[in-house]
Amino acid sequence: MVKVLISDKLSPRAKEIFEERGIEVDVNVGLEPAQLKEIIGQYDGLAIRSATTVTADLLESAENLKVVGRAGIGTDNVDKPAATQRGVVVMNTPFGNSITTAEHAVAMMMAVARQIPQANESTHQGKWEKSRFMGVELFNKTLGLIGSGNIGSIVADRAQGLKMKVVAFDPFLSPERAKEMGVKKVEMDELLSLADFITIHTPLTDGTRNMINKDTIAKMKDGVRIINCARGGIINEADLLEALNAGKVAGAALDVFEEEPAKSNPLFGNDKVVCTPHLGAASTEAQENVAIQVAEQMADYLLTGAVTNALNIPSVSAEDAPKLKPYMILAEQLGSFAGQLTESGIKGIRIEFEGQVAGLNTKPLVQAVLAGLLRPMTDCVNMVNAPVIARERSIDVAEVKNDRSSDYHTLIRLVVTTERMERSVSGTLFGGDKPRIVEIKGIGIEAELTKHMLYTTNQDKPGLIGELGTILAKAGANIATFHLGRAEEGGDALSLIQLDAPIDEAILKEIRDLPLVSQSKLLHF
Ligand SMILES: NC(=O)C1=CN([C@@H]2O[C@H](COP(=O)(O)OP(=O)(O)OC[C@H]3O[C@@H](n4cnc5c(N)ncnc54)[C@H](O)[C@@H]3O)[C@@H](O)[C@H]2O)C=CC1
Ligand SMILES: O=C(O)C(=O)COP(=O)(O)O
Repeated sequence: MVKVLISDKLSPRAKEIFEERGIEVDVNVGLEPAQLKEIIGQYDGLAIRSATTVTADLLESAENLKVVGRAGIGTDNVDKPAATQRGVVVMNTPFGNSITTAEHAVAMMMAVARQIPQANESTHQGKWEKSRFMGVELFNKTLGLIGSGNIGSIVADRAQGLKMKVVAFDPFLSPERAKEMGVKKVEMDELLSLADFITIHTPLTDGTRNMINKDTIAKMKDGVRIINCARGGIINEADLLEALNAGKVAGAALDVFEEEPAKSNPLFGNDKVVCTPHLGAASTEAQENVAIQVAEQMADYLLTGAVTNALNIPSVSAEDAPKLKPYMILAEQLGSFAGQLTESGIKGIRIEFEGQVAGLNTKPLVQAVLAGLLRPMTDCVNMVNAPVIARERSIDVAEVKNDRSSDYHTLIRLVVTTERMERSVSGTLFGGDKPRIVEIKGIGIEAELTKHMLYTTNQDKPGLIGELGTILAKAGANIATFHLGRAEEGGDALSLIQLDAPIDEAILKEIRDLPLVSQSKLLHF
């Protein structure tokens, strides 16, 4: 019999739905990682919220696990590459709690503007400190929205109802969408300098971690108030504390923390900070929505193989699956490569299929490219909804097929046009099933994309390789493979270095500071 474990607190409707569909369910909330590891082997499905962390180590013991269902949005607590590697589908419920979370952000903005929690506590103590709690109005103030996806756009709508002016920074926000939302699309620095209140609605990714730090805070208005109902780790808590103490930041309202559950935190006890224990999605309505949705999606997959809102697999028919499998990996890698390097809004992409691959069903491949491309920007993208998200963000997607092969018998080329530049990357299959990158920005290179890749562009001059190797060696970073390419002697050159382990930001900075280097970034596959 199919068996599911619910390991976080879900509405009882989830259990009922599983049982109605003939699935055996255990509810076991609050397990220690070791306890979960001990029992996970018996289950086909695991239903979670944010408290359970699904690590590669846990997945190693999950011999029967086929699906992890996240009753909610953020899946930063799930090791998705490890799940993918083990063939475990990871699903979320992208919309069920977005209104509730947006409302919480608005409530937190009001709470911090009027010090409601502090005044509440004082009044309960019988102090009647009427003159202590002087607030500020929201009317006519500027709200800076960082991240204008599902939740951010609902917050913008509600803030406009409160007669606030809304400016938004989101690399994926198209001018058309900004107009539709009635917000002003700005760059990050402009937002920081304009906003009286700043609210964050991005996922936690490599690109957003530590985004609010002492440098970005320094660019903010004096007396700014900051709200975070997205993820801990996006704000550097030590830097925020310093800015609160210095009077630069007048107040902060935080629902999420670097370490959760947050039993102690340097910001606790600070009079200017309003805190809630990750309550963004905690409403009866949202919990009912996400529980029903996750149970139905998981039951569908476990009983019929139908896939909805999966973050790591496409919908493909049983007949096409084996032929497409290696191409799916290649397509997602090409998308991910370009997505991780893209720092400005994407206007359009063109996917060219040449040779053998042009004769296959390329639709899932386009979806795989898009999912890989958009994933660094949003937790909610999956191979099913990637085309919709691209359309919503006004990204033009063009597909070109050419049955004739050129240098390679089969080739996929991705060309991404952003507001600033055009970037192309191509790949083929070696030996019929091994994905390889064969061209980047028109420069030939042959490389396998593995977990940690250091990508560097530079001028083709003697000495660079030695300097790069020295920095990596000094940092104890072992080079597994080293691939080089260049446009012409003395011209643009690039390298892809496969590392055994990631390197930290300080080492990357040392590499970027080398005079011949124009760009260097650690990419993950
Ligand atoms: N506190 C809570 O209980 C809850 C928190 N969340 C968090 O809220 C996040 C956002 O949720 P949704 O709006 O549904 O996601 P979404 O995927 O619809 O929107 C996220 C937006 O952030 C943008 N973005 C990504 N990187 C960015 C960057 N560096 N700078 C500016 N914008 C960037 C994306 O382009 C996207 O438009 C989730 O990832 C989750 O972590 C979600 C639900 C409840
Ligand atoms: O859906 C999300 O991303 C959330 O952060 C909600 O978290 P929770 O389910 O309340 O633990």
